[in-house]
Amino acid sequence: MMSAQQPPPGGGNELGAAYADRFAAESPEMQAARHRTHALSGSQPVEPPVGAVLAVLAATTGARSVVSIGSGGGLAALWLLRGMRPDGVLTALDGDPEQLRAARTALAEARVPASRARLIFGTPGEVLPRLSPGGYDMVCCAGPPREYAEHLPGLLALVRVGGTLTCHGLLEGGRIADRTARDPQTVAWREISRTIRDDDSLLPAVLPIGSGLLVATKRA
Ligand SMILES: C[S@@+](CC[C@H](N)C(=O)[O-])C[C@H]1O[C@@H](n2cnc3c(N)ncnc32)[C@H](O)[C@@H]1O
Repeated sequence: MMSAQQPPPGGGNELGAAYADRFAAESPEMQAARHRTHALSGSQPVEPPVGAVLAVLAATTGARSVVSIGSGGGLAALWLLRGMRPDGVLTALDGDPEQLRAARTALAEARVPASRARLIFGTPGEVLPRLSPGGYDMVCCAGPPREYAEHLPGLLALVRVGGTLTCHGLLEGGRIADRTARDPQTVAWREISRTIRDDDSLLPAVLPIGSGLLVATKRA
């Protein structure tokens, strides 16, 4: 049974959620990327409605430069590229060489020109110093929150004024809203969410789609 703190996907409106999915159709290349990401690590790539929102955000910010942290097999990258400007460049990083290889395959299958994507092997701690502060329209975080919670200030610093940070997965299992849940992942999600919510330079929202998408735009 669902607890009061754990609304089902679609706000309890399964028909509505199914209808919304019609606006988030994955291409065959996206479906293949989803399969590869999952097969390699069992980790959850962005759900279709989350991917569609990432594409819309990339389009509304007129994104030319985007960073995907924890790129996995490239599914989020494909959604982002769908919304970015045609001359935009996506920087994707992952600490697992196999995932990065899978992302390369996904981009090749989707016929994304090599000039539009830069794939970097490494953790946020290793790669952040190589990225330009204020140089990105969007920074999209996925993967275990403990891996990037301590780098949140550095990740936020990458985003230009008017740009957007996203974090995917915070509502998974509904534990973030369960006061008795104290596992390290949930604690890390709470820390990330609180930091973003309390930062006056950001305009945040949590979208209860998929496993949850935290969106924060840097105010002018
Ligand atoms: C859920 S998958 C990402 C899926 C991808 N964002 C998508 O939606 O297509 C999480 C990824 O984070 C990566 N990851 C986990 N810890 C990391 C770290 N410390 N540094 C870089 N990548 C990491 C994993 O290798 C995995 O590929």
